[in-house]
Amino acid sequence: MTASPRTVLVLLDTPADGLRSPARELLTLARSLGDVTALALEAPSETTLADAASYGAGTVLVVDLPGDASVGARLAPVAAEALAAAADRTGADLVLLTSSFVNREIGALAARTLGAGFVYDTSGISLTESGVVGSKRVFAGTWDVECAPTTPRAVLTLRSNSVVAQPVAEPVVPGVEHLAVEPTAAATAAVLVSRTAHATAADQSGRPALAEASAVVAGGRGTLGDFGPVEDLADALGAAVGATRDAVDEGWVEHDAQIGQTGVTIAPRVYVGAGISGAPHHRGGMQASGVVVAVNNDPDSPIFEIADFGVVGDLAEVLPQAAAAIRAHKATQG
Ligand SMILES: Cc1cc2nc3c(=O)[nH]c(=O)nc-3n(C[C@H](O)[C@H](O)[C@H](O)COP(=O)(O)OP(=O)(O)OC[C@H]3O[C@@H](n4cnc5c(N)ncnc54)[C@H](O)[C@@H]3O)c2cc1C
Repeated sequence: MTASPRTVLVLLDTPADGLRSPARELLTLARSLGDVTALALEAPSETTLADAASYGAGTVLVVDLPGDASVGARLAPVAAEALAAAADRTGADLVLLTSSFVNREIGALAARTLGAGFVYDTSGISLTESGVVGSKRVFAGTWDVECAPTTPRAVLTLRSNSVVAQPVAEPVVPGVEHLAVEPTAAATAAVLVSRTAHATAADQSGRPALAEASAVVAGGRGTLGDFGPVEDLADALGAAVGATRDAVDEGWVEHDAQIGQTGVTIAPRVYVGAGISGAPHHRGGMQASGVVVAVNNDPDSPIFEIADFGVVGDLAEVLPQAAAAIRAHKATQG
């Protein structure tokens, strides 16, 4: 007996602006699990519709909310009610979201409404004869677990960089359908009055967002405040820049670069930690990374206990050499 394909509903994060990499990765995984409907909580752009086609969504369901949808859909309870209504409309037994902070809240609220099992922050989702299984790394990266919802329906979130986004060979333009949703009074008990976007350091630098980046170069107290070598290596790799709390507290980098228990949780394919001791509070935010590279001038530094590759040396010497070698290698690749 083989696992039956599912009816899958995928929440698109930024339908008005085109899809970002995490949503493409999610659609890639979703289409391996069954027939995919993509859900847009605001009017999708042409780019989004083209992306949905490229990544295998058969239908795009657009939720029509009263008032300004770009504001209303930002409320997690409203988005959750729309997601649950869309799951009922499409008969979806598998509801998938990317693992952003707000999506974990939306997913949990929708799962409660749907009476569905909820698994967040998975790094893989598979179908078995007995049902859907989400794999995830927990307890600061010290355990890998598999979680299987026991309910007929399941809601899961998928972390960035868990899957390589692959467009379909022959995109088919998805059908667009509409669903009107009237949020309950409970969902709108607190409303968002206005939203003002502030450019982050990543926005200004043109580097990828920390939580989504497939490679991260992070600096700590060992930089002594000079993040130049960290940024240079990040740019050579096309990586995001991260930092420890100590580096943030010193005012060397913005708080949005902080990785760890009280900062951003990341799971890039490659993490490079330079001048970082590997304290538990920091590890808690990066230990799900694929390959961990550490550069530290103390051979007894705890970060080497979790590193796949370690370089004992002064980061001010090691990082520029690494950046130069990567650029030279890229040049040979054309
Ligand atoms: C409640 C609480 C929450 C916290 N949350 C977080 C969090 O979210 N994220 C976080 O990161 N921290 C957090 N912390 C702080 C955490 O406990 C550590 O203090 C912090 O991570 C250490 O930062 P660091 O590695 O940069 O500094 P250090 O521990 O001082 O390590 C610096 C390292 O740099 C090396 N070094 C020095 N010079 C060089 C050089 N020239 N070249 C190479 N290596 C060099 C040293 O050998 C050393 O290993 C939290 C703490 C508390 C109490």
